[in-house]
Amino acid sequence: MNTQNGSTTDALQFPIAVQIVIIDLDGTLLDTAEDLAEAANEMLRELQQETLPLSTIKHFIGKGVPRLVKRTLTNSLDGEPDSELFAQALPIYERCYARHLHVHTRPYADVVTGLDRLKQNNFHLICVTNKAEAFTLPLLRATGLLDYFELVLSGDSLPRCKPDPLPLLHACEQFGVSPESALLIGDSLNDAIAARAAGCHVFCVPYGYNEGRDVHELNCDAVVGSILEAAGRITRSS
Ligand SMILES: O=C(O)COP(=O)(O)O
Ligand SMILES: [Mg+2]
Repeated sequence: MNTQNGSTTDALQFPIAVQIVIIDLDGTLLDTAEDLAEAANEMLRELQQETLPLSTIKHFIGKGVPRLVKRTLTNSLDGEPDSELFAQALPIYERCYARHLHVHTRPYADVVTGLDRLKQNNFHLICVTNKAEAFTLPLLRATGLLDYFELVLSGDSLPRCKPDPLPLLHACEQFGVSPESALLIGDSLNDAIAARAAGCHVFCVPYGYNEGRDVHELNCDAVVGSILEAAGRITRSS
């Protein structure tokens, strides 16, 4: 029995046999924090509020654009700004981020080699992100990653997003595979909770954005240094 991270599942044998690999975007595939933060600070300046350091805004990434705006306006993870201020701020943020989408944003090390390896090994690849679709698709295209994915589900593609299991269950259904034949690679508690609720395997990378929750404390099957390392820990089941 594996009691690591409080889980009591049977010890996993690596490599794990799966058919589909679902990958998170912000903080896992792409280092988006600088562009997200520049847009947030441009919004604050337009609203004549104090700007915030990149290190603070990094912790606010994870639950989609509206939450990022609320967190930025209140400088707190659970803050609820005045509703009129929020209604004014959201379109400003969206306009600023559309302009800043891929100024600094780049794939992390070993993302492209990892995706190549996964493709060579015949895994179906799916991207599941809490980012709004209007930003997800242009960003994946601009960074050369879009063509790797057979399906992209954004934060507003379905009625509920991560940590709800719905996007993962939807992806499994689309490919006709059971959740235990799917692996999610992510960077945060949202990913770990969604994967566990869906019944999927989950690996976490330690370099992303985790809302202040170290991935080593999360209930995941492995912490992997890169997408390439993740590719080495799974095998294609038929
Ligand atoms: O947009 C966000 O806040 C997080 O997006 P992610 O699900 O790709 O990490
Ligand atoms: Mg993420």
